[in-house]
Amino acid sequence: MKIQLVFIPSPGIGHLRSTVELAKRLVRSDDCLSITVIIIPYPSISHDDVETTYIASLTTASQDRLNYEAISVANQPTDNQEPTQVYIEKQKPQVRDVVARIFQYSTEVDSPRLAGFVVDMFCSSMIDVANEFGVPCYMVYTSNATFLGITLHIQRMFDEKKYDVSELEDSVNELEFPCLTRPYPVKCLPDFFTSKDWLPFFLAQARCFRKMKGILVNTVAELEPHALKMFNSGDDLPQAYPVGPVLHLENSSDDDGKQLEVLRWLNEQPPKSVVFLCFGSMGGFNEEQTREIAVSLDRSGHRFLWSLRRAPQNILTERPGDYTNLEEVLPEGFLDRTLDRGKVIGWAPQVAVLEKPAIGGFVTHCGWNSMLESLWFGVPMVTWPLYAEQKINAFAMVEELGLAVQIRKFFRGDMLVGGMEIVTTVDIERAVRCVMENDSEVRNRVKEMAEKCHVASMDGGSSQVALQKFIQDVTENVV
Ligand SMILES: O=c1ccn([C@@H]2O[C@H](COP(=O)(O)OP(=O)(O)O[C@H]3O[C@H](CO)[C@@H](O)[C@H](O)[C@H]3O)[C@@H](O)[C@H]2O)c(=O)[nH]1
Repeated sequence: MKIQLVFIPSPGIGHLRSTVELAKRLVRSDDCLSITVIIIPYPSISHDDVETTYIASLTTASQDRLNYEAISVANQPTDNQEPTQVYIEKQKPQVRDVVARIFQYSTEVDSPRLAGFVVDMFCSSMIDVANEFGVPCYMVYTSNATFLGITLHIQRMFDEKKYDVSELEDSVNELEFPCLTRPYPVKCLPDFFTSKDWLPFFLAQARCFRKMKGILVNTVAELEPHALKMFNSGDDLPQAYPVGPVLHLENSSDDDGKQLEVLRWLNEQPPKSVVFLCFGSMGGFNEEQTREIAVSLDRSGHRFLWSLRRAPQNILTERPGDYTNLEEVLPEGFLDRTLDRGKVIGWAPQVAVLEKPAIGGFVTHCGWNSMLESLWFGVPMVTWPLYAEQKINAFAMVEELGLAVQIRKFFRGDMLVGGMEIVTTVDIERAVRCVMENDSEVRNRVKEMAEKCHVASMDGGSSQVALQKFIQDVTENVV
């Protein structure tokens, strides 16, 4: 029998691309399955080219069993910071219209039967629309099992009156989470878990997660075995399917001269000699922080490739852009001194860069896609969490898994909510030197984990088995 799923990704390249990759993987795995991906663009924000180009490429790429439907959204006022969850919830009527069209066909003889929704973590309120159509709702979790476990546990503690933001920093230093093997420092909690304004949205989201029929997590059973145990503990949680790493490995830089030059330059560098610095779709730095990084690269003596972007005036309406005059921002003589061993660029062809043998270490903002990409290519990381859940990702990678080195244990602030404290040259330089060490324990552990991730993705590997289990579950919804 032919079946159909509706995918609802969240806007933002970090969510959209991996969700679309998962949809592609599913239709490749089963000829009876078709998927419609409903794309909800960001409102009013001046889109960076990468995201706009990507969405445009999808809307023209619809084919037989994988369709993309971009809805048009009304502009929102930009002066107040509306949580993504709230913005998405407002799009229910439009999503309902698209699904009604699909549903209408799916009742005809021989057309695929609607078997369920698969919604991003920020789109969990769409479970109501799935219910209206009488089909189950699953979630695609573009982050990791540790963050998912912490979110669910904080919500449980809160509902049992054991989690109080106003008491947190004063009276508690560490929290115990079932998804971790060690206590978690309160200072490493992302800001949305300690902010009275933001917490309610994440609690509501978590309550909704519990109602999902299953959760497709972009992780690997061998990477987060302990965190995943929480979902098999009979604790009344949805089934978790570790189907990762789901990566967008296409290289879109083929026709970009500047990016090709960077890749050619990397081809000429000795193996594991270049440290790569890149900070995700929203990571940008002010001039002071930019100078601290430059001095640390200067002093470290290592070759480097630095994707540097300028922090926007207003992060709510703008993505980071390029510095127009690097000479003005960087320390005097920096570009000349490092001409033979370093490059400062804007948006990087990250995946193509990480794949190059010349890369020996990766200073990352700890977005989950970036971390998985780094592991996939066996590159050890330096963690510098900047926003969203990234402090959790850093803790998991450094403390729990030993796959990265840290610049520091604690960072105050969040780039998207009020900004981050300045990180000094000394801390950055020490971490860069440490990650670039040859034959270090971290490097060897990352190499082993890369192999495990590759095996998990092969036929019979744990992620493929989880994907098949998911397809089986979905199929049973309509028989
Ligand atoms: O110069 C750049 C910068 C980024 N990327 C790519 O863009 C993606 C960025 O994704 P990610 O590393 O996950 O960062 P964010 O864009 O910040 O992703 C959001 O979504 C992730 C998944 O839920 C979360 O882990 C992050 O905290 C959240 O901010 C990756 O595939 C990178 O390869 C580039 O190709 N070039």
